[in-house]
Amino acid sequence: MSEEELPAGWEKRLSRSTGQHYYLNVYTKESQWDRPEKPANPPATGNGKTDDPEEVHCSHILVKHSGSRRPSSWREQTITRSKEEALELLKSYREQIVSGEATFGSLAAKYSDCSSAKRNGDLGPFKRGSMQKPFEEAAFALKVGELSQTVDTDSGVHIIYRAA
Ligand SMILES: Cn1nc(-c2ccccc2)cc1C(=O)N[C@H](Cc1nc2ccccc2[nH]1)C(=O)O
Repeated sequence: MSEEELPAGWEKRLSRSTGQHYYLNVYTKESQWDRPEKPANPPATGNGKTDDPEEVHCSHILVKHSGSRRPSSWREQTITRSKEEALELLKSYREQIVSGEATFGSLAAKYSDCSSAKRNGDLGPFKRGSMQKPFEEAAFALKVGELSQTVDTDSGVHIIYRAA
């Protein structure tokens, strides 16, 4: 991997106290002295494609709306916001994460309409066939450390972070 190329979401920073370089994941706020390595090429999968992992590990923030399959959540008994309002909220969360103003996990815990909010939005590892198709396609298209654009499912609108 070339000197500059880092996995998505990681930045090289200079420690003011030690004068040493360290690495910061701008989405999760994890920091480490060692350079994060891109995951080795995943082993070939049964479908013959080497770029399609068997499973991914993702977190998400879900904002439900009046058209959601179940317009209710731990946050609100009856969700009446429109899909447009849900998308505006989600885009503001995404901007806060990308700018470093807030972490993905802290916003998921506060605002996600999925019960995974209790785990900072962490869905754990999953294989193809276990999530609604639009979510699956978006999740499996992400690189490790990457944050999706907004994704529509019958549950509402999501942004997805791929942790592994
Ligand atoms: C798929 N899933 N995993 C969890 C979960 C995972 C880990 C810990 C706690 C809950 C919750 C859910 C779930 O379906 N939640 C639904 C909302 C929802 N719909 C989804 C569609 C795709 C992916 C995640 C999604 N979450 C709900 O709470 O109404």
